[in-house]
Amino acid sequence: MTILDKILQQKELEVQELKAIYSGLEAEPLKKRPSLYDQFMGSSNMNVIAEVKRASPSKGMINQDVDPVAQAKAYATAGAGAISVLTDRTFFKGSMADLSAVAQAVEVPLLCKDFMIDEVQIDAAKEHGASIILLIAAALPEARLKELYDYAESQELDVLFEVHNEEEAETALRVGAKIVGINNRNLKTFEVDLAVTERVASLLQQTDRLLISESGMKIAEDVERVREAGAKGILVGETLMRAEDIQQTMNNFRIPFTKVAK
Ligand SMILES: O=P(O)(O)OC[C@@H](O)[C@@H](O)c1c[nH]c2ccccc12
Repeated sequence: MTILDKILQQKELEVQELKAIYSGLEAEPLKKRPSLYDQFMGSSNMNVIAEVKRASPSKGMINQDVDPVAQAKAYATAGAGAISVLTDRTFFKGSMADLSAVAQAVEVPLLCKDFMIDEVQIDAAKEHGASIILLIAAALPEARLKELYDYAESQELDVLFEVHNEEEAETALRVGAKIVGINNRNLKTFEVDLAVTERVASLLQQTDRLLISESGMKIAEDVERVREAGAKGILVGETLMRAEDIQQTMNNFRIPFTKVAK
């Protein structure tokens, strides 16, 4: 059984618990946030989705005792275009409480980073202040992905649709995803390779699609590589969680799209 299978099995249990709490409840967004899509498409520098990530199955503990609010505020001050909060408890040591706390502290678009398999998780994400949810192509059959995508849109949430290979990119196209995240990390083997963005992005080039390159970004050269492949944004967790100087790291990543005249 792959780690993704294990995570999805755990999610089935969580969904049962959530259903007991949320069924029939109309979620109200805590506050209106700017559109990730509009903001990233209109920007002249690389956009960063900065992630609050305490731990991961591939890296173990990253920064377990982080104060998510202080971390998120530091991200926002440093110029993050959006913030991602990992809410999975079992494998990433996050929580919905982390998400709510961050939601109250920052105004930028906010991603609930979790493994969505049911509408009730989308309700819970909205209830805790998220403006964006993640859908992982590898996690569900296409018909179910489409249902959850449409449900999120009906709730006025943005969707980051995550793909890892050409086949999943085709799924993203058929689902009609406007914001596509290309994950450089294989969720089954944990292998990270920026060439994934280069390969998969070539299938998704279309002027109105927003491409985000996810995972494994460490230095400015990494960001240059995915920029050349067409990414308008990057999703960064570990490097920012371990950064001694968040502002400095952010500045290194926020490279311009247009060449500066000499
Ligand atoms: O810590 P990194 O290598 O910068 O990666 C961040 C982010 O891309 C990663 O956390 C991630 C991408 N897709 C996911 C799906 C579920 C959980 C986590 C993820």
